[in-house]
Amino acid sequence: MATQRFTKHSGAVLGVAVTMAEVLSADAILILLDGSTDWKRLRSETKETKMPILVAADTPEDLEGASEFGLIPLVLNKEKAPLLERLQHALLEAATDELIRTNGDVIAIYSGFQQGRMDSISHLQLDERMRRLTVRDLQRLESSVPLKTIKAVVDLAVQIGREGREGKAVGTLFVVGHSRRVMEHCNDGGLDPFRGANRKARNLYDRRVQEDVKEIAQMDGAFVVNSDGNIERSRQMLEVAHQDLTMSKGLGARHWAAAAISAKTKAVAVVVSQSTGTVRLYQNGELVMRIEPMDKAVKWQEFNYEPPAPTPEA
Ligand SMILES: Nc1ncnc2c1ncn2[C@@H]1O[C@H](COP(=O)(O)OP(=O)(O)OP(=O)(O)O)[C@@H](O)[C@H]1O
Repeated sequence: MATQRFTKHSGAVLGVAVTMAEVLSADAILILLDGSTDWKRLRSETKETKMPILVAADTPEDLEGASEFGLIPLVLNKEKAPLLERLQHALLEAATDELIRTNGDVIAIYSGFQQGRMDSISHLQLDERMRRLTVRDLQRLESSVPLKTIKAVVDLAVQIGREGREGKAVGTLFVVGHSRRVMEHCNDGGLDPFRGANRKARNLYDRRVQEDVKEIAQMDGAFVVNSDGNIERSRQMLEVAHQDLTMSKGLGARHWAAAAISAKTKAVAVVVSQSTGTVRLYQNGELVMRIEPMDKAVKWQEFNYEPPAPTPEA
């Protein structure tokens, strides 16, 4: 578990952030940490404000004990990610959990220049388009597939769409829920590494499994995920007719297959487009949600001191 010292300097920066947040009527203060810190001291420096204080770090262990002091922990699981991405992810998590409004304001404190030292404060305004990923939007799907599982798949799909793999754009397809019915319409598209693996090695909530999925996503075919988030199959070719469906121009076989399986079964299909990184959700044969890659979905003028991530090769 990493730690970050809470110093007199941290207290002073926090004090300024609290004043800023009050003056600007922000929704919350977000503290991005490089590890666990002195929660008691952090709380005592912010006791004057009733504003929610979100503390974000990479692992649940880093955040242990924070909630006992009325702080709201946010686990990032983004150890090696650049600052911009960690901040974006923290905001997205907070918006998804409805801790902040999706078009709200947040005062963020983070180590912008020196690791382990709270040296930067920013006033962040969330973009309207982040709304696409709120729980409320997912709830509107009225699916029999648990929201938690859909959200986990969507999170992973968004990551795949944004990051690709080893500099290359990756597209893939997840069919979530009602897996037994879904498998009736599947054929192996190649050797399936998940077949026969024990449950833990197939559960999407596990970070190692997420990495495996990113690797396998480079190959042809779909992932079949059950309602609990276990991967039942990967590299599956879906055999479903799509005569009665309509689809936006320019979308190819992967998207047709996604729409068709969602029409044929009660599963939700989550597609990552290789060409654009856009994630689309299909239900009952129709497009029900579209999520642009996160980097485009948030305006970050405040952060233009950081060079943009290299664009994947075409
Ligand atoms: N029936 C299917 N079941 C599962 N995967 C499929 C199916 N059809 C196509 N795919 C996958 O989609 C890949 C790309 O197909 P295509 O380019 O036509 O899709 P697309 O919808 O245009 O998606 P993208 O935007 O990612 O290119 C194929 O290489 C294959 O891996």
